[in-house]
Amino acid sequence: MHLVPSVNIPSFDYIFKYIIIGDTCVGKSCLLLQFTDKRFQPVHDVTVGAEFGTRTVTVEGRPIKIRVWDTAGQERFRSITRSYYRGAAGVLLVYDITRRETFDHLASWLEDARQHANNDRNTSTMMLIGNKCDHSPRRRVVSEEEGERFAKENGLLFLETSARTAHNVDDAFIKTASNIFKNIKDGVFDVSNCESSGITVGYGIASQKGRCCS
Ligand SMILES: Nc1nc2c(ncn2[C@@H]2O[C@H](COP(=O)(O)OP(=O)(O)OP(=O)(O)O)[C@@H](O)[C@H]2O)c(=O)[nH]1
Repeated sequence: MHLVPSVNIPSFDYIFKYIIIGDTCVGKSCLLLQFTDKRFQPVHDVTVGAEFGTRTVTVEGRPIKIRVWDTAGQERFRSITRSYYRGAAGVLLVYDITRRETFDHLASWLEDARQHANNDRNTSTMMLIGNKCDHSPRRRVVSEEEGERFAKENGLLFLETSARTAHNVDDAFIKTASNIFKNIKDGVFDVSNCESSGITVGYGIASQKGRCCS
């Protein structure tokens, strides 16, 4: 009998670093949990600093691992969470459609992300998410059109989601990944510099191109 040694070859073409930002209690941790575990957490468990999750998705037939940092929304953690922004290829900026103040604070979150997330070429893909769209229309205080307008004015992708029903949750993560993948194909990123681009090249691609970051 021949024993074949197992070789640990990463099963992805790229790893994309994401961060999720936005006010406290908008549902950032729930969106991540729904994306990674297909579960909903009905109780608010305050994030301290940042938490981490991963899932591999397929974009244009290619396996892409998405590595997500879910940051704390509370103001008192703001300086800690800024340290997680660096080199994020995808930024998910979340508000709660039933709380106007979470929408009003978007400009300040966006400024933070633009300042701290990526290199000076501003190559992050940013997705604006209006979460909790499962609530009854009576509870809604931010219309879908307002969300769309803010996204358009600031060059962001946009979706309304529900972490409770999972509506659009996978789409929010995967559409962001598709845009990053398109940017790679268009040569927007310097993927050889993982730290600033937020993109790690997997073994298969790296051996084709003669480079690998880990
Ligand atoms: N109805 C409804 N409730 C939600 C949804 N997403 C989150 N929640 C609830 O909103 C509360 C806050 O959710 P979290 O995901 O913990 O909020 P967070 O943004 O991570 O908060 P911080 O960790 O403090 O930054 C919890 O009670 C969730 O159950 C949703 O899509 N619909």
